[in-house]
Amino acid sequence: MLLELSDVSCRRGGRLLFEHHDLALAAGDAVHLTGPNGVGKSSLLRLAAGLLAPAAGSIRRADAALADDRLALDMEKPLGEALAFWARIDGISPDAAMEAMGLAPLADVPVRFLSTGQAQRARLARVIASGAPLWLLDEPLNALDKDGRDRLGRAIAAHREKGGAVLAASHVSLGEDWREARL
Ligand SMILES: Nc1ncnc2c1ncn2[C@@H]1O[C@H](COP(=O)(O)OP(=O)(O)OP(=O)(O)O)[C@@H](O)[C@H]1O
Repeated sequence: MLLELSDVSCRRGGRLLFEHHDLALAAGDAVHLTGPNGVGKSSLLRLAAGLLAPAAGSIRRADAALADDRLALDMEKPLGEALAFWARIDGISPDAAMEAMGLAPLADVPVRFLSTGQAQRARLARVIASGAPLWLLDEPLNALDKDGRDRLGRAIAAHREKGGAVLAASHVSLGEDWREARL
């Protein structure tokens, strides 16, 4: 298993968001997490990433990479350097991930100049470049054009093919071949 949530409860700001939640992802799995605004989908992704502790229950995970609304890239640096900073920590090159998301021509552009869709591609490239077997994606299709959606689709298919798994929260369909988990 790359991710296993057993009987998990989540509390934020003193409020119980959900309880007794089970979820398991094995190699090659892709799970589409759905549910109304505020139910706790982003919080569940943070629990899965290890950034938040469950109020109850247990979580086991493989190495995970999270793409959420925080860009986590140095705004002043050119995109190529900003991604390389993380790639060095993860011990790999960001080049293939930049290529995969169509960002290679933007390598010299400062992160703060990126458009909304380009920044979304950069978030996803950071996850792709991480080498982590478990990808956690919060609204991955936000602001992506058709080319960006196709590129992400191919990156996810290749990741699953190699034995990776993806958990994505989204209000829109992510395509066929995703298992739905409702929160
Ligand atoms: N840092 C925080 N401190 C306290 N409460 C928080 C914090 N972050 C989120 N919450 C609350 O937790 C609840 C769930 O938020 P979360 O972002 O997980 O929901 P969501 O299902 O992803 O929603 P959406 O569909 O709108 O993206 C919300 O009521 C939110 O206000």
